[in-house]
Amino acid sequence: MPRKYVIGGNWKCNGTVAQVSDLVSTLNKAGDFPSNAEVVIAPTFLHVPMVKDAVRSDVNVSLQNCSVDSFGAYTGEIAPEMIADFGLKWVITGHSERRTGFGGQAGETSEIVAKKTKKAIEAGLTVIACVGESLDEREAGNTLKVVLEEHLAAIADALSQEQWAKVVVAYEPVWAIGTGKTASPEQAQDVHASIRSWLSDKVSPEVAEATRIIYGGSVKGSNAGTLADCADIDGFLVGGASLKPEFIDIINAVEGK
Ligand SMILES: O=C[C@H](O)COP(=O)(O)O
Repeated sequence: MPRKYVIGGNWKCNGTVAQVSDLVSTLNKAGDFPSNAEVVIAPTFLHVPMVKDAVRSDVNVSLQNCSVDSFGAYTGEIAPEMIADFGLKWVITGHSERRTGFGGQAGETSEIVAKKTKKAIEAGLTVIACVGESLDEREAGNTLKVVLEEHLAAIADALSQEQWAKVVVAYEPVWAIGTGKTASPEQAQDVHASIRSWLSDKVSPEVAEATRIIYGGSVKGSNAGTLADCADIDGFLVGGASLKPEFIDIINAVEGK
């Protein structure tokens, strides 16, 4: 069975109430989406309720992160069970901005990302689990070591084979995020093919065949179609361009592929 493309929009820490309303209205007025596209948007925690209430029913609303723990004394956190209870089905884990840390906060280790991924799946969510190397790691020839042996292996160690049905892997080379520098279709396809082959060896050929592997890093309306033509690229996780009407062009770029 062909894999359905996942087109994700990660809004990160962006949007006023007015801007979020505009974005939702742009999506709502966009006409039919390609039948081979599953659209997911991830507003901030604060904007999730308004987006969930207002957005068209064929757009899934995701959170950008979840707690590694369940309900309890964890100030500022959102438990995976709470997300499911609220009626949402998707969450992003392991985004590089969370792995690296920011504002003086420590980043998340691969073990924490794996634990969150597992907890979220156990709560009934589908997870967009992000992996990807930094520029230094790529230049040192360590791309696959980081992506496969560090990021993906930690997740695979935590999950049962069945749980992979609830995972979308997002390959996001850190050097291409928000920089305007997109990995070339060849560079992205190479890593995606390696991820699929690794999944085949370490998890199972069935899981490798079924798992959607999406690309993130300066995806735009102008490059989405070419990236989507690559055999192992099953969609996108879009940052900056998901905050613009251009996101509709990115969704429509998979039409007929
Ligand atoms: O989650 C999305 C990625 O970080 C890509 O962001 P970008 O499209 O702004 O490069």
